[in-house]
Amino acid sequence: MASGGSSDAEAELRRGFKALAVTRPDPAAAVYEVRLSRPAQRNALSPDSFAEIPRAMALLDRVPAARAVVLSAAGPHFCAGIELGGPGNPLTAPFSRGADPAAAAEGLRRAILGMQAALTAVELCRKPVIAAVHGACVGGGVDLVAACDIRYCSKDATFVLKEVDMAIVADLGALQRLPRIVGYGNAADLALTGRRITAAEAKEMGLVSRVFDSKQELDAGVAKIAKEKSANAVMGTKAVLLRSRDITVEQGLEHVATWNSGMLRSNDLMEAIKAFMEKRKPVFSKL
Ligand SMILES: CC/C=C\C=C\CC(=O)SCCNC(=O)CCNC(=O)[C@H](O)C(C)(C)COP(=O)(O)OP(=O)(O)OC[C@H]1O[C@@H](n2cnc3c(N)ncnc32)[C@H](O)[C@@H]1OP(=O)(O)O
Repeated sequence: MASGGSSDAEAELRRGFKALAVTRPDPAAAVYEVRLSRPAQRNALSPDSFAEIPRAMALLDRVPAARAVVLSAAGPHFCAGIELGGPGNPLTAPFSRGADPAAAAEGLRRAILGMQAALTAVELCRKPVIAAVHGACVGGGVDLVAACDIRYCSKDATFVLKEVDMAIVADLGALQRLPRIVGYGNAADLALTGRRITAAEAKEMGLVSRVFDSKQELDAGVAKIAKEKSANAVMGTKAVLLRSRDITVEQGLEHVATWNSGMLRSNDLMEAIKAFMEKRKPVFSKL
């Protein structure tokens, strides 16, 4: 996570990005949008994308007004996967095809680890990140949405883990995260066959939790997220869910007990109880 205060983070967000646009579509709402913004290349993930996704997530982590983050995309499709043929593409870059096989292997390993870290930054952002997918979501795009907390899509969305058809073992998180989202069998089906699935099938297997009739309805639906919730409770829930995903039930229960031994003393909880008794909406603290 980047250092510095929240106003530094807001100022840096305003300085902008090359492959992304980060905006607050509704100033009255606490939702920020990170939009993949290379529509001419169908939002193929370039070196700039891999540098900027973690930067945006770390900055939004520090902006108190950002209670939730929507990851969306400009143009006709969500994401065409990793950029093929670009100058910084590790698959073809000189460092991964050099004369010394060991040096080339180490160069590639470091490049893969760097790209993995860029997508893991979505998980490391304490705010919930909601993928809002429309059109095609291909290869690395699926790895990206698998790192999000919630996945919504519009009816026209399709998903394909194309790596196996490109002679690649998917290495940006899909093989690790998808089995936990859709179950081993569905993940194996997607990864081993490389078949394209529709929004309806993605919903059926649990890859997305909601399907909207159109992109407009999708955008309106995600904008409503994070209203009138305690930021502490939402961030705590994300942290505990992610930790519990990777440990035993017993360890997870121990973890949440320790977490809540601090968090149940929050002003927000007292306010929630008071508001219930007074039959009004709670007013939670700003972080
Ligand atoms: C170390 C390894 C780590 C990670 C590995 C990740 C693996 C992957 O991501 S595998 C998947 C790789 N991607 C693909 O195979 C390409 C997928 N693209 C498509 O299927 C289609 O482009 C589409 C997304 C369905 C969109 O179709 P359409 O709307 O018909 O547009 P196109 O005419 O195909 O493309 C427009 C324009 O964009 C360029 N483009 C598309 N995808 C990529 C890409 N992945 N990289 C670079 N450029 C891409 C395409 O070439 C066109 O460019 P023009 O200059 O306009 O011709």
